[in-house]
Amino acid sequence: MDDTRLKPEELNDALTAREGWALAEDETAITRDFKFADFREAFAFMSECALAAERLDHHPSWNNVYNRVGVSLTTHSSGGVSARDIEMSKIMDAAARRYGI
Ligand SMILES: C[C@H](O)[C@H](O)[C@H]1CNC2=NC(N)=NC(=O)C2=N1
Repeated sequence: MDDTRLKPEELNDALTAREGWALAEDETAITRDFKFADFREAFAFMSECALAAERLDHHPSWNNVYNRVGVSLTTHSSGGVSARDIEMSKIMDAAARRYGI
């Protein structure tokens, strides 16, 4: 997986039609807020994503308050967003879909 920072046009293409995902104000990360039915589902989602993050060696910066999980993905070595962040965001979307999101 390529850790190179995506060019602005590549990033825009990658984010097009990715519902819920946005570029952080400083353009070094992509973010999404997930809202689940309750804490149990939010934490199950986080557990699933944590295992996927280990497999990919790419870990979200995230926070959880009850049924909400806020996620930020960036690639430290590149100082911005790489294909690895896009890959991780797709894995997180697929996990969320299993909870009807
Ligand atoms: C050494 C290890 O591969 C790196 O520190 C990995 C770990 N997980 C990571 N996760 C994320 N989101 N970005 C990184 O740049 C990153 N780097």
